[in-house]
This record gives sequence, structure tokens and C-alpha cells, in this order.
Amino acid sequence: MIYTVTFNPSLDYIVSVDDFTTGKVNRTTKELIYAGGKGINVSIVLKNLGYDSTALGFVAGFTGKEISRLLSEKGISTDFVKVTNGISRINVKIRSDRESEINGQGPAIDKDSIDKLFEQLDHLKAGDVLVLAGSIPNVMPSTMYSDIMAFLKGRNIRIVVDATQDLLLNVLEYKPFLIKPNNHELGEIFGVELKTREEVVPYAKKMQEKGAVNVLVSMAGEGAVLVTEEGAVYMAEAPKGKLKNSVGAGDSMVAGFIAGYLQSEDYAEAFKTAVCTGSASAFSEELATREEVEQLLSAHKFNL
Ligand SMILES: Nc1ncnc2c1ncn2[C@@H]1O[C@H](COP(=O)(O)OP(=O)(O)O)[C@@H](O)[C@H]1O
Ligand SMILES: O=P(O)(O)OC[C@H]1O[C@](O)(COP(=O)(O)O)[C@@H](O)[C@@H]1O
Repeated sequence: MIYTVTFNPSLDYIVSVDDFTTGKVNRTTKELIYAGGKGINVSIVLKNLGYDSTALGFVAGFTGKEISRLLSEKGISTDFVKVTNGISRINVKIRSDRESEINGQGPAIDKDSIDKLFEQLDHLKAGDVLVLAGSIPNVMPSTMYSDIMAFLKGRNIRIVVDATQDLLLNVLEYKPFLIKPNNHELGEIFGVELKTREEVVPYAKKMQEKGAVNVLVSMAGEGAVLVTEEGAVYMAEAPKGKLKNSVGAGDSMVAGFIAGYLQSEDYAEAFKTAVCTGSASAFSEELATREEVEQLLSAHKFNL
């Protein structure tokens, strides 16, 4: 089974605004609302690619109810812990000549609710895949993901982590199967700016030295880099197309990697599927569909 955990689900409110300007009243030309949060997006794209998963995590208030409703409408199984304090966040994504995002903090999560999540995780079995993705409410300790990995240590569960800064660094000693920082997040960790795929490689390897088994670095329109446990380094340009909505491209890439790997058990194949799934989401209004991914996979020339 595949499980995703989203500590901080969201309703993503995506607004198009011509010439967005701060300090004045802007009017939208289009509005969309989707269930979001990194683990949730991974579950949605996995479903589109033909893989069922269960979305775990915490929801609260009327926004939390809507998130659950939108997911059940898509046929995605969820087992969220309901938090009584506050509401799940609404993340605002502004599409103008550039994309800007305002992501909320999310409700505080009480100890009983955390205990419930650990009870759920206790049912995971050898061979399961667990995705820990996205931010955690800022009142929570940055050991949250590493605490989960310590709890599951030795159970032979493949754990994928998409997080930033200490939340990510703290899990490395527990040897996550895959981490997926983007080039900016990876650069921030080491206090450097990483612009090219070649520049990314030594820093991806440093994350491996710290414990990550495989490191996938996404680079938006610049493509991606994968360093594998077998010592292979794969680099890919991104497929060409018209950017429509990059929200969720990174999460789509994670879902593509998992689907590609489960299908082939081959890292090069998983990498190709990851890149094409990320780009297929970037080139469409919503998250990638299977047809869109397959179309890019057959059209894009990889030079691995
Ligand atoms: N403008 C784009 N053109 C082509 N592919 C893109 C574009 N933006 C994102 N992608 C694809 O999606 C992947 C993940 O995007 P990225 O923006 O790096 O992730 P994140 O949202 O985590 O920062 C990229 O590695 C690339 O394959
Ligand atoms: O948990 P975080 O880091 O605040 O991110 C949450 C946001 O990230 C998303 O999951 C999109 O992530 P990516 O664009 O990195 O794939 C949105 O759906 C959500 O609003």
C-alpha cells in the first residue's frame, strides 16, 4: 500500500489577475479552487496514474470538510485525523505575469491528534510506501518527520520525504528512500545558489552522504537531476511546452517517480516518468493525467 501524510492540507485558491500590483485593489479574471497540500497532490496524481493510496494527515473546520469532500469526489481514500482547533488553511496562488504564492501556517495540532496518526502508522507493513510531504504548522517541532521515521525504523518501509530545511535535514540519518528538494531548497541548505544541473550534482551527493538513499532535485523549467543509491547520476532537460500552472508540479514529480519505480524497479525509468509527470502538470490547468504523462514520455528525448 501507498500512504501519503499531509500535516498541513490546504484549499488552493488559484486566481488569475492581469498586471498584479501590490498596494492597490486587483480584480481577478479567473478563479479556481482545489484540494492541495503536498501529500494530497501526490495521492491525486498517483490515482491519475493508476495507483491507489490512502491520504493521511490532519484537517480542521469547514475548509477541512471541503478538502475531504473534494478528495472523495475523485475517489481517493482518506483517513484524516480531525483537529478541533481552527481551520485547514487556504493557500492563495496568484497567476499574473509571474506566479506568487501565499501559503498559510495551518492550525496547531494537539498531542492526542498526533498520537492518533502514530496509531495509524503503526499498521504499516514491510514493502509499503510512505510519503511525508509539505510543511508542518509552525508551532510544531522540526523533528516531526524524523520522529515518524524513528518510530518506523527497521520495518522495511520505503519513505519519501518532500520537505525543506531542518524538517528535511533531520530525517537524513534515518535513510529516506527518496528526497525531492528543488534546486533553491537544496542551495539554501548549503548557503549557495544552484542554477545549473551540473552545479546541483555535488550538493545532491552531499545529501546522500548525510543519509538519503536517492536524491531527486527538481529545477522547474530547467529539468531535474537524480543521484541514485547505485551511484548513477541522471540529468534531464524539461520537456518543452506552455506553462499553465506550476502549482503541484513538484508533487506530481514525486508521484511520477513512485509510479515509475513501482512499475519498473528501475531508477532511470522512474526518473523519466517523474520528469514527464512534473512537466505534464506544469502544462495543464489541473494536475497531470495519465494520457498527458504518456504523451510527454513518448515525445521527449532523454539522454541518460
Ligand atoms: N516551466 C516548466 N516547464 C517544463 N517543466 C516544468 C516547468 N515547471 C516545472 N516543470 C517540471 O516539474 C518538475 C517539478 O517542478 P518544480 O517547480 O521544480 O517543483 P517544486 O514545485 O517542488 O518547486 C520539474 O523538475 C520539471 O520536470
Ligand atoms: O506545505 P507547504 O510547503 O506550505 O506547501 C503547500 C502547497 O504546496 C502545494 O502542495 C504545491 O506544491 P508544489 O508546487 O511544490 O508541488 C500546494 O498544493 C500547497 O498549497
